[in-house]
Amino acid sequence: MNATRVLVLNSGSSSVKYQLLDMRDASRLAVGLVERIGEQTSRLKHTCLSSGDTREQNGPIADHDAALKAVAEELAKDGSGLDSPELAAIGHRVVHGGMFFTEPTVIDDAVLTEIERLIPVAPLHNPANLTGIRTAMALRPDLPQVAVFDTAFHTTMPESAARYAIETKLADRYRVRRYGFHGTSHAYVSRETARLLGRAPEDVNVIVLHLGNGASATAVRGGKCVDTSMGLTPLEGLVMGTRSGDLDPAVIFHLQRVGGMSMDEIDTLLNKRSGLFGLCGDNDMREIRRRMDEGDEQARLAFDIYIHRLKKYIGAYYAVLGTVDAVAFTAGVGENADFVRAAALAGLEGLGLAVDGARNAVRGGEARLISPDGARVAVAVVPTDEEMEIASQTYALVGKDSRGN
Ligand SMILES: Nc1ncnc2c1ncn2[C@@H]1O[C@H](COP(=O)(O)OP(=O)(O)O)[C@@H](O)[C@H]1O
Ligand SMILES: CC(=O)OP(=O)(O)O
Ligand SMILES: [Mg+2]
Repeated sequence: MNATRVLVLNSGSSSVKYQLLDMRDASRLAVGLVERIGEQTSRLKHTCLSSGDTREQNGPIADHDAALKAVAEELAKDGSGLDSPELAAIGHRVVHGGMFFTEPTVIDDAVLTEIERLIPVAPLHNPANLTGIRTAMALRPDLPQVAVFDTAFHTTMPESAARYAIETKLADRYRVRRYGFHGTSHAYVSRETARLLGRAPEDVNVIVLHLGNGASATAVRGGKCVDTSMGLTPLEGLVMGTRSGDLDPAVIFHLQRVGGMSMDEIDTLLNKRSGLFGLCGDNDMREIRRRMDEGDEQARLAFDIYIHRLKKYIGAYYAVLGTVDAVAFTAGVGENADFVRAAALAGLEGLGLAVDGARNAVRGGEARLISPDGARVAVAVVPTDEEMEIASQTYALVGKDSRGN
């Protein structure tokens, strides 16, 4: 196979992250981000790694279709546009794959229909993923387009963890169960954590804490997911940037019956106006830290609620796993916020969990241990790389197809 490059598109609700990689040596040729899509202040930042050039575009980018066309133009300026014969495939992050997709999948009409059918259970994500796929298909109809699903890693969850305690017939009819998300990240980070410990993934139990704007925790036993905090949709579980995470479902009835809110209003409230943002008006952990340092009580309470929930999940997954070899922090908050890591594990020495202050304060892009020497449970910071993982899975699948396996 001569074409060895893979373009990865990670389309979020208001952003597109992308990378162009050469899979002969898994090197990055270009990386970029389009953010605040749909607003007046959209921004595209593109870096060509071979030349070291970085270019920025500021100004409105109306939708994901326009964003992808702008990305294609930037890549073309580097001489590695979407028309390049060296491109072997385009890999797409797709957030919800339901029960159907347990593996990376070459996208055809049937796959598109299924991703579309799942929009009601991933309203912030699947529509953006679909636009990314359709635009890329229009630009390169001859090229294999591969979907890598956030849900795939979680399909190993036992029924005891995946099912809600509601009437079985109804749950089956409407496919109401816990699917889990951020699976590409959880898979990558749990494997990298085993590598950091110098052990095989099959031999270690890891609690992975993916703390970004969306946040989720996963219990991984011997490389396989046995429980995860997100559910039917990416709303359940931890306190997030703008999502509430767990709450008594009766809150919804109450807001509707007593508060007079419509279901759509409650949906928007819980997904977009809750979490850290709902509690204190900011969803960025850096800003919350700044406000706490100034003595802001509201920011402090929001932080305490975030940490309390996180701690509960660490304890819960400790119990689910029985034996824990490592706790790994990842994603924007997990990788950068030492104060979140320290607070989440404070007081858990009885479980063998502790953070070494000096190690925790070190910044850097490498996977590293932050627990003290001789700790019973390793604590690690492991930068996630969803794009690299998607590229590897995409290339493996396309290579397999071209060999006719
Ligand atoms: N230096 C930092 N300190 C604390 N939090 C940070 C820092 N850098 C980024 N973050 C947090 O990371 C979040 C974004 O994480 P990311 O994994 O990129 O999220 P997503 O992929 O969901 O957009 C931001 O909202 C911000 O709160
Ligand atoms: C599923 C999910 O929450 O993704 P993100 O964190 O990218 O919003
Ligand atoms: Mg993310």
